[in-house]
Amino acid sequence: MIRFENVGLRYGLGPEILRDISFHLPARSFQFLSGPSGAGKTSLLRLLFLSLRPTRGLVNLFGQDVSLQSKDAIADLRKRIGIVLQDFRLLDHMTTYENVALPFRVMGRDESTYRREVIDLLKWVGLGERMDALPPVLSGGEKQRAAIARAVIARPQLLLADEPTGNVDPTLGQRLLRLFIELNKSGTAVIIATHDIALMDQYDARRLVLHQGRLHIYE
Ligand SMILES: Nc1ncnc2c1ncn2[C@@H]1O[C@H](COP(=O)(O)OP(=O)(O)OP(=O)(O)O)[C@@H](O)[C@H]1O
Repeated sequence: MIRFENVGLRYGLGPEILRDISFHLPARSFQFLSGPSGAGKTSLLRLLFLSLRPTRGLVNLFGQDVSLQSKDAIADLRKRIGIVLQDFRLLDHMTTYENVALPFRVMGRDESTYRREVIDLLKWVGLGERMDALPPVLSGGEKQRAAIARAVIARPQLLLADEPTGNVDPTLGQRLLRLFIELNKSGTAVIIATHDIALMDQYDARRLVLHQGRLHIYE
């Protein structure tokens, strides 16, 4: 489902921050991505989300060589990916409910077919009382949960999450991990970038570790 071959990445004329990255991840797999601050976790997620192109090497996603795809084809591939970024990217003029329901709206679905599902998920992530609030009045942890709910609501084929428990307490962190595990069991491949060793210790999963530009995989 995801194949990298000898991928290298540098920003501008800077040093190569990812070097000779080669790996293969199957559909429906679950993995943590870790490594010291600045090791390139966010950059690797951006390569996977196709918002960044590698400087060299091959990125193959859903069986497609990404370098050969048109802009429209890239946009279609991205629709199959849910992503939670560290800055959340919520739309400030829409309520929490509307933000989370956005993937369904983009698909052109009628609200009556998803309203219950969105409300149930908002309750599950502890935002049942905040559904009508606009993002600017949410706390950091509430924004993070809204971003997670939006990323998972339409059950994408691939979920990418950058420090998804960075702003919540350990109990809520466990609850969010359960959400990712359930999503994975229903067929989504999951990659969670995190520094949180306690979180990784809660679930026996493959670990991808970035160190000095290289990726080490521990099954
Ligand atoms: N847009 C950019 N332009 C130039 N350099 C960048 C850019 N984005 C990231 N970098 C550099 O690339 C390296 C990897 O950054 P990245 O954010 O991918 O690491 P990270 O492992 O996610 O870090 P953290 O755990 O602190 O979030 C860092 O040295 C960073 O300064």
